[in-house]
Amino acid sequence: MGIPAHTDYGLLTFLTQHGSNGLEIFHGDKWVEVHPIKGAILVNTCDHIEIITNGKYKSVLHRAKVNTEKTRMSIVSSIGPSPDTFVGPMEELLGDGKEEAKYKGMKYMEYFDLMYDPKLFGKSCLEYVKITANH
Ligand SMILES: O=C(O)CCC(=O)C(=O)O
Ligand SMILES: [Fe+2]
Repeated sequence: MGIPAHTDYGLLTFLTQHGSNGLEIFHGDKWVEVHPIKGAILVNTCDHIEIITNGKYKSVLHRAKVNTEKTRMSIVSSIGPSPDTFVGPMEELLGDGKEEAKYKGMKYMEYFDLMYDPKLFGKSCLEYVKITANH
């Protein structure tokens, strides 16, 4: 068991792991182990950073593995805007309007509702809000 591959909602998550390895991030075209460093806090960029920057910063795909030999403990803390904040690609980051928005904007709390909406049909919420030619 463990935590299957996913990206986190919000702007940034702060993570620290103890006991044994387990966290992996998808980098390039492969899974890379993140070795715990004593006293270090890992900062992950999350879905709403990707949305705000119109894809210039990516939300980190990651997963966590556990094993039967050693206890593993991780502490995760997430930051995001207040629930009523409208989050979409920032005008200032769209090259003065020359660049097309690649993500649908919505209130932060609407994104939360969408994450549990069966209409995602197994898609990640981030994939769902991406504007594609047929969506
Ligand atoms: O346990 C971990 O290292 C990862 C936890 C995680 O990805 C999460 O809570 O979103
Ligand atoms: Fe996560």
